[in-house]
Amino acid sequence: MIFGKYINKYYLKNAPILILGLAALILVDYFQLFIPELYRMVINGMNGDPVLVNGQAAVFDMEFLLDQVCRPMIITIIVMVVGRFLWRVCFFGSAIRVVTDLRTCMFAHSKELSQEYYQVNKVGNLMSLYTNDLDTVQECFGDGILMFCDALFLGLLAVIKMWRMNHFLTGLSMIPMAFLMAAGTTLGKYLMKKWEERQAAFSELSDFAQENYSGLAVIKAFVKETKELMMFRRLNRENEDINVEYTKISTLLNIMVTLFVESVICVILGYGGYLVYCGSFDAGQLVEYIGYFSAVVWPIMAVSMLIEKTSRGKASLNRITELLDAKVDVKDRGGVQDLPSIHGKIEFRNLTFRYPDGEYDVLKNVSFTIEPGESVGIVGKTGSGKTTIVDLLLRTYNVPDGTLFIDDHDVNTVSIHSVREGCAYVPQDNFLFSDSISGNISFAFDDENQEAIEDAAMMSDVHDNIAEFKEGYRTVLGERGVTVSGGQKQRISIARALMKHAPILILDDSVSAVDTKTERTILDNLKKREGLTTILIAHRISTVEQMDKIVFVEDGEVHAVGKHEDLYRTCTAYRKMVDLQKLEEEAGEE
Ligand SMILES: Nc1ncnc2c1ncn2[C@@H]1O[C@H](COP(=O)(O)OP(=O)(O)OP(=O)(O)O)[C@@H](O)[C@H]1O
Repeated sequence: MIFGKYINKYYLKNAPILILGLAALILVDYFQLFIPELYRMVINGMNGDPVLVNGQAAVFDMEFLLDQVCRPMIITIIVMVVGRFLWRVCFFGSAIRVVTDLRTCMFAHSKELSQEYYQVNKVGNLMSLYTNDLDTVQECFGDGILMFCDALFLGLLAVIKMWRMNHFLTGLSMIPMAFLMAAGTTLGKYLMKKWEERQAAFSELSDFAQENYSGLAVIKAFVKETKELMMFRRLNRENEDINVEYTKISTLLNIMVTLFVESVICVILGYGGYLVYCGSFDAGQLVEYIGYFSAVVWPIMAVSMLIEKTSRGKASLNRITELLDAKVDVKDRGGVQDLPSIHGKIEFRNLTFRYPDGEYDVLKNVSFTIEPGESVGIVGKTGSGKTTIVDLLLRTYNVPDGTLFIDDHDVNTVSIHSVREGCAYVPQDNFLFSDSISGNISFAFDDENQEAIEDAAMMSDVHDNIAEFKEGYRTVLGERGVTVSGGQKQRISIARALMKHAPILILDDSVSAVDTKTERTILDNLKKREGLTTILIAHRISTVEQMDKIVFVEDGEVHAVGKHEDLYRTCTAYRKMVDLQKLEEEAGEE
């Protein structure tokens, strides 16, 4: 059995089905213990010893065999088969339900966690929580309940029956069992520690494999296959070592159980044989006694398996608990309202920002205003803080009070959901899902409107490319959209944002992979979004020079805001950057 704050409630939720399974289990255990009595009757009858039924001597003949042995045996077998089926369905079925609920709960929580969490916790590790760890918890929940209850009821009933037959022999048999329990508890703790290490080693291995698959092109280009293989071998060997160590301890536990069981059988055979010799027991009673002990063997085995499973289950549940306990640090404050229909005014007011794990302020005293419907370019050297500005607008991180306003509402006083709903975003990495092109473009909507999809694709100048694909808009993109070129990927990503038709459009370096002519077409099309705000982060000044306003960022500070011509005239750093880029372009053309 496994307990923990995220799993306890499921015992209650599944209580009716678990009680039904428990009732079936107790019934099976109760009936199972009739069998040794039947052995005693048959052996005593065959030996000519008195055959007792409920304390009364009976004649051992054909009628007795049919009535008192065969009939009860058939009933017992039927009860055992039906009962075992029932408790299996109840226990294992509820374990599957528990893990399904837990998985949904993990996924829902994961989606609430901030970027910060995913920078620290790698995908491979998270995936192993959803596979290995959840499987272990499922096993521990279903098998654990079964083993715990079976060991408890079958063991208790059998020991009571043994005790009734002979107190001293039963007391003697229980001594090795006490040792077993003590040793099992100690080993169990050690097993739990080893299981945690084993899961950590597996996570590291799956992280490494996952990263290698994603970065395969880079590995091949740098001819680093051998280096990566060596690294994989090392991690794989570490994983193997910890698995071997774990298996050694769990095997030791199994051997110990077998040893204790065998030693008890020795005690029963030795002392029981002596009782038969003295005449205090007859042969049938000794067989009945051994029959009860055989029934105790499974609970003893179950105890050892339970120790192992519980140790593993606890370790895996601890890892899952860590995920579920992870703080959701970017969330709505109490009582926030949804933003009413957004007009697209954005104001940064003396905003200073440092990343939660950062050592310095990435944005310093940033102030500028974007009016509804304006198109604004954000330019600056790499690492100057451009992406951070739009990340804050999208509420990817928390912002200080009174520093960021949308339509004159402080973003901390409105729901995050409504802010994001009001924005359409083209991320720098242009991530696409493994879905059809139309599915990707209409991602913001539940159903696909082909006309709107094509309009958006035309606006981002990718329609002609898509039309050339054999499957057109139904072309399914590979993982992370690898079957299309970088420029096509960017434009599909732009189409996805345009189709949302949000009041604020944010493009983070989104036309960097297209040629100048395509860039011009896209920018001209963007101008047709009348009344809607557009923010475009760019490296090339030429991309943004025709925009209503340019925000020039340097080292996290807004250095200048204005039209291109004004900035060129008044801001030396901006002029230098423009001139430098012109020189680079001219050099490139020669
Ligand atoms: N999650 C993070 N945690 C800590 N520091 C970060 C994080 N993301 C970015 N930074 C740092 O913040 C600074 C600004 O980064 P940002 O991505 O905003 O720059 P940028 O101007 O968009 O750069 P680029 O043009 O190369 O995309 C950089 O110094 C970067 O190292």
